[in-house]
Amino acid sequence: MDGGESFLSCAVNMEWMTPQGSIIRKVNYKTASLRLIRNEFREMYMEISSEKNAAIRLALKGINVFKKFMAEGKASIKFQEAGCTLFVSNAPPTNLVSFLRTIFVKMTGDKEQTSNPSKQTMRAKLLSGKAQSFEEISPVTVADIHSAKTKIPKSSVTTPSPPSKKRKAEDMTRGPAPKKLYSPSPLTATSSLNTEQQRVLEACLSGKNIFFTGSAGTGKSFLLKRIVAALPPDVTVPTASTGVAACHVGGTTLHAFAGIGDGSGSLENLCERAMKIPLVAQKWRKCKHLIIDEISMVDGTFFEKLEAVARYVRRNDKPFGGIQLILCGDFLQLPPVVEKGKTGKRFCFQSPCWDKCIELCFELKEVHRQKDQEFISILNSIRIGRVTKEISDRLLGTARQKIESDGILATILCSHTNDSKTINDTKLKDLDGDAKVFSSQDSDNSTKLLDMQTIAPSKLVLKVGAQVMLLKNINVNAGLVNGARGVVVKFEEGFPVVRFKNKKEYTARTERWYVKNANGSLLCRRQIPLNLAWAFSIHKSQGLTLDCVEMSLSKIFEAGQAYVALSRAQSLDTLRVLDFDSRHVWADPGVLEFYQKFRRRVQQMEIIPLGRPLADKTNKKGKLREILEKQMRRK
Ligand SMILES: Nc1ncnc2c1ncn2[C@@H]1O[C@H](COP(=O)(O)OP(=O)(O)OP(=O)(O)O)[C@@H](O)[C@H]1O
Ligand SMILES: [Mg+2]
Repeated sequence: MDGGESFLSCAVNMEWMTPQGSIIRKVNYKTASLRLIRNEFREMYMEISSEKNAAIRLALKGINVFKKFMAEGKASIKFQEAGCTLFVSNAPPTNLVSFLRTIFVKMTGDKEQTSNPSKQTMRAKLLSGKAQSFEEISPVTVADIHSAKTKIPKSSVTTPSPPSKKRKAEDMTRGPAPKKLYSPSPLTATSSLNTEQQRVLEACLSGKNIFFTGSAGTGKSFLLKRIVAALPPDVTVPTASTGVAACHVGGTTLHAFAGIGDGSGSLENLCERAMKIPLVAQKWRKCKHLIIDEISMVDGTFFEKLEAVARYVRRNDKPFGGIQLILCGDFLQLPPVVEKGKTGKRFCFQSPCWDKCIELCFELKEVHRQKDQEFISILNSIRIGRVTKEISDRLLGTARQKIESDGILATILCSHTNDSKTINDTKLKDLDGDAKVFSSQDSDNSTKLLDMQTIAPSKLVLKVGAQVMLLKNINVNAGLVNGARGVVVKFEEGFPVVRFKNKKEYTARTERWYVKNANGSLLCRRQIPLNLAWAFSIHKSQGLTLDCVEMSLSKIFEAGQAYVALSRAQSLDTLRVLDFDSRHVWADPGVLEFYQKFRRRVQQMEIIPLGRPLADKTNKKGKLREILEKQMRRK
């Protein structure tokens, strides 16, 4: 378990006020360090320091913490005694949660001790002879947390929640709901990363440019969300090549961020265009960490142009203008969609700037999506285009198996988007009963953008009997997760009631999706978290985990497309392959070659033991790693 941090790096604004409410002093540090310390009487203080200014110390007594926007790296702390309010921003959300948790846990412990006067007097006596001094507070122990959780009323360090109606209105403009300090969210549930994922996270925090890959379901996107939460939000841009994938990691599409349209035209024009639009140039200059999921679908020429635009706009000759790149994806899944007649580099790694940009590479090996070893090895074979007779037979053997249960039909994965649309429209029309229309409520004039960037449709038509898919994690423990399959059984108070595969019933009420627009402000879509699920295109399914799928692979037209379709399933028992021919399965030869070289590079890196800070030049192993990385870069 994460022990809690006593140090935080962030931006701060501080305001001192008179009891009447007039401001008497203001302090503003763009980069500040907050430290939790104790004096000789074991009283807790927060020390706020910046590079050029003397440290300010405030007693942590009678404080109020407002943590509603922790997920965005923001919080405020009111120090009642000092009459000062500290506004924290741009803090890595995971660190902020951990820091606030430490305050909460330690203050709780202190309150208990104060209520035991004999202990306090003893300590005071023992310590009274010492000179005035401050020391770091000790790390939070599991026992500390347990005691804080069980003994102290929740209200002691909390944000008062506004009444629900007011909250709804605020959410449309202000952002996601508050995160609880102990809720299992990407912010707090850091412990579930496995060793290989943890190693990538460490590397990302060292500031190096990273590419990590791995077969479908190895937790690349899962890890990416943790990486995003561990970086300062104001300067971190999470993106993905497609809208669905971007939604999956809580970001925008790479195209929407880049602000250079589809990247067509000369580089000079694109650079000028990016410079001319102030909001675009500003975004590029502000960004310090650019994160891209599903990198396999980013066109190599576009990537190359982006790299040059970044250098130009930021007036910095380092690769990508000095922005830290964190890229992830699997090149053996879907390639970029290249318009007919268009030539150019296909994959990002085929661009000469790839090697200049990427400093460290990792491959995740443990598959989390599937548990069954037989299915995992079939998928691994298919991934590299190798199909044996046994594999064909095993997959064809699923053609007649019954995977429907309780009226929930399998989702048909189609190679062409139009096919999936036709199937959904026809099946809905065929159902008896009244159709109910759910129209989304969107932030002003943003419907088009939200259509591209969120998974939720602007118009959803449902009937009793409609096959649907859940578009949000509603309750992970109850299996109500993104991609879960169900059927509409009735409408109650105007909302659809859905029965899921695990027999759980859930009334789908309005949920919210947020995306950032060009100037960084949040846009919101409110809609029922469902979509029709008789059919889905394979391209739209990339990145998703689906629980009951059927596919016909005869119209496959891309390398990796069959692999993407098959690897969405969680097991052979929840999969039906209607037709299968080894000719439908192939891997791009250029990608296979790339992975051969890639493995050699990764193997060299693995000589160095796990768990060492990569950029730590003060220890010998850190130095060794630096030297090895330099050698690899030269190669
Ligand atoms: N460390 C982990 N512990 C538990 N579950 C995990 C872990 N990592 C990933 N998962 C789960 O495994 C499933 C697949 O993860 P994810 O979608 O991130 O894989 P991916 O590598 O991005 O796959 P794809 O290549 O298909 O996009 C998800 O349900 C995710 O929650
Ligand atoms: Mg993914």
